[in-house]
Amino acid sequence: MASATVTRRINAALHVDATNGNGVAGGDAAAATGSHTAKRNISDGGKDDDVWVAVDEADVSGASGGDGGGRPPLFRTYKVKGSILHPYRFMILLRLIAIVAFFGWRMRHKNHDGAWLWTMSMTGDVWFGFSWVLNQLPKLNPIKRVPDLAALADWHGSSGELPGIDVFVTTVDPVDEPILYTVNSILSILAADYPVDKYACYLSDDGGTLVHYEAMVEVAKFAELWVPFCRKHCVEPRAPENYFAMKTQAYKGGVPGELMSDHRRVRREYEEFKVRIDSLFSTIRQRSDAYNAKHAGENATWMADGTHWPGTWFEPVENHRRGQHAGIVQVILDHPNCKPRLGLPASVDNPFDFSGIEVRLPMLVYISREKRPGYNHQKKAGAMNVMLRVSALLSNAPFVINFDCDHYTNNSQAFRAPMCFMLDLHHGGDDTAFVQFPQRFDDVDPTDRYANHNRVFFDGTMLSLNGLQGPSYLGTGTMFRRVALYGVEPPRWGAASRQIKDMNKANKFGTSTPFIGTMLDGANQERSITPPAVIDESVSCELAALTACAYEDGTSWGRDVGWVYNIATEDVVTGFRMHRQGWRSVYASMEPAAFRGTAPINLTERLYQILRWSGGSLEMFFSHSNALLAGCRLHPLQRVAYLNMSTYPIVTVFIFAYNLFPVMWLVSEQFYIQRPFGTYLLYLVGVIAMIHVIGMFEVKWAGITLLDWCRNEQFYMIGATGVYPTAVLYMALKLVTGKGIYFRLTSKQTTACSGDKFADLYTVRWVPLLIPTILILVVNVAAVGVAVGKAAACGVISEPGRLAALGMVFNVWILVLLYPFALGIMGQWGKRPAVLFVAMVMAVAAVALMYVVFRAPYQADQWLGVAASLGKTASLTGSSG
Ligand SMILES: O=c1ccn([C@@H]2O[C@H](COP(=O)(O)OP(=O)(O)O[C@H]3O[C@H](CO)[C@@H](O)[C@H](O)[C@H]3O)[C@@H](O)[C@H]2O)c(=O)[nH]1
Ligand SMILES: [Mn+2]
Repeated sequence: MASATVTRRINAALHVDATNGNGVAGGDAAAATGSHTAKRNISDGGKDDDVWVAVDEADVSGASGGDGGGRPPLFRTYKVKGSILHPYRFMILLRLIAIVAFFGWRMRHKNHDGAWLWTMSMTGDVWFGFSWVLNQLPKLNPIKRVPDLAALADWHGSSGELPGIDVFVTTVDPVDEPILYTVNSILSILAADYPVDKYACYLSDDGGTLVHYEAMVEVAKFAELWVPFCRKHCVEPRAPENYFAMKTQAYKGGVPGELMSDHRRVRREYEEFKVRIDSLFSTIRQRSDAYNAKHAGENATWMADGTHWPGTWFEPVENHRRGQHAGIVQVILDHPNCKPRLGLPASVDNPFDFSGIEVRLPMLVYISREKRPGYNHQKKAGAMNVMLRVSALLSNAPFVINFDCDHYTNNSQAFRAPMCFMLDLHHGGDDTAFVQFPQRFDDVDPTDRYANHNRVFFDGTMLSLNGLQGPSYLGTGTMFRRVALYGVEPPRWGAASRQIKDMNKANKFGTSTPFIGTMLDGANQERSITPPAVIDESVSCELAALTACAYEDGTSWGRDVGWVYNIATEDVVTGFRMHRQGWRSVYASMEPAAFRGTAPINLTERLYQILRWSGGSLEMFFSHSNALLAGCRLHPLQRVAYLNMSTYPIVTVFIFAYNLFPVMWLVSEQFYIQRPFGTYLLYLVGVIAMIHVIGMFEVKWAGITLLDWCRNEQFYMIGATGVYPTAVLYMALKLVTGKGIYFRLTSKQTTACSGDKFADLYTVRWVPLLIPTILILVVNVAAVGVAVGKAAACGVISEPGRLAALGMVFNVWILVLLYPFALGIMGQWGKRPAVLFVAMVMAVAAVALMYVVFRAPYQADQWLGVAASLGKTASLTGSSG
């Protein structure tokens, strides 16, 4: 969910201190002073050393409830250095004063002509101010937490057992979501550095296609080679596609001499594996054709063992088509027993020397839930809930984590790291429900385009624009407690059992006694995974019941239990429910990034994605998950963060209006938004400048470059002009008509038959969603044209000329912000920015010429200044989002 200013992820941010259950964000300026700064600099990424200081360890252990066990803390907490933090906060205060003074001044100088305009702009400005406060408050005290993996290893080595984890991956369509992604995701999970008998991997296939199932069978085979190879040579990252795409790197394994030959062989095997994966479609089709020929009249899809595939068939028929097929649970790799099994030395038929290398693999399960017409399957949320139940029966780990099919673990320690927080808090705060890692998305685009935004916006650094703060949403890359998902309130563990018993009475969890029987166990962090010895008839029956559509009828699934339904951003709302119940979260970061994923680089695709997110956010505001309605267990700042993230699209309606404003002075007589205009401009420039100064501070600790930040601004403007106002419109319609938003799957497919990785960047799909932004583009180009015409007609040094030039600055600014969008809609031509430049200049010149020729009859000089007010939008948005 990464998340976003632009995306909800940027908005949603607050670091709740997991150590003592108190929010650390905000207010405690005193704590940031010298006494708390430590002597030691952070170890991860030396570049941050001049920004971050460790919070004194004494304070950390003091805070953890004084368990005094002498165990060193398993993570470190860092604060922004006082010399950056204090001026930052001072600037925020200053801006607060400035906007209050600004509003006061505006109230005292009401416009009497054009009162409607004045009122409208005043409303907009008040909302700008308010949403800025919502956005700024949770960022007052940025901190970051870094897991201490060495300390964890010490603890683990000496006394402790790592707790179990169930890893969930979701996929739907082998075409829209290329299997190669899914396969890599699963391989990276299977190869993670975590005790194999302590975690299990589940794939949910909502398409129910045999292709996915057989891909998993192939994965299980290839993993026998890939996983020991990763362990032997300590390779990173452990998703083969990404590993082989990398340039050489420092060797960390124990046998450097064998890397070359092993690498070459594994690579060859991987290429062959990929060919097999790619040809699954045709293999299965040929096999099915052969079987069907033998069975007259059948048109089935056949499994390798000569039986019908229970899921969807190539030729859809009753009970074997999309949205209508049986549930399937197949254990592809059994849970390993707890004795280590070491590999064999190289031999004639095995060129790999895996002697001394652990070769067991973790459990791997394929799930496709039952689908029936007439049921709302609730998309990903529905799939997650089925996985939650099935995994309860098969492995029932106390912790769970979720990935989309296009995400992978980028750091093999990624599953260990969250334990630094979960375990450390065991004495002081069992109420930590989830640990979230920032997620990085693959750098997909080397060019200067919105595509790079994917990187800026989606990844950890996206969060870090104000990031380094906790999530107020939960999604990919978040590890959480199973019981928290069951809607159990934070511990006092004794009470948990009572809660579960009580809750059962109302048929909250459904009728499966075996499932309900696992619930208490699922809370026990010391328990090891004990899968059923054999999946006999009774277990399979139970599994079938748990994957059935009807299971949730009349239960609390989707409301108080499991992932929340009926909302486009199920992850955000589910996290909200936990926070509301009093669970705490930790936002942590590690180097290299724990997880990576992909994001659409196609403009249209991308805009639809952020439409879904922003629509989901608004839906949240108008649902029972409104932050204002939550009880007092929700942390106050967390509440502010949720409010911010469920209202952020609203401000863009005003942005949109401001951006369209130049239309007025193309057609109309004199208007001022505010008089005296000079003072107004002065205030504006001040307020805008301040928000950028504040932004600069955030850039400093977020670890992003100025360029990233500029792109952030640009992409925000693209969203703010078209997508977010559309989301607001949808929401308004929904409130009136009661009909929700239909959201499509984000396509991960590339049109790249050409082999051009960036082909998608240059394809435009013409959709209505593009219209508002195009309109603004046109209006502002025209505005610049008129301004130039005016300056030419009246002379630059004249009063109207000066005002024209001033107004133009704001128009040009908007154009600069929309530049990536303009390139995007040019399609193939977008490869040549020069074309765009020439077209712009020509358009401006044409309008200017027209202006000079048909000189407007009205007094243009005062009018022009109005355009100047436009710019405020741009400023207020970008950084405040
Ligand atoms: O009926 C469905 C629809 C989707 N999915 C899966 O859900 C995931 C996310 O769907 P996608 O269309 O890729 O949405 P994105 O916008 O890319 O996903 C982001 O936003 C979603 C909504 O907030 C979150 O659920 C995701 O975790 C987050 O990565 C994918 O793995 C899909 O396979 C299903 O399993 N079943
Ligand atoms: Mn996705």
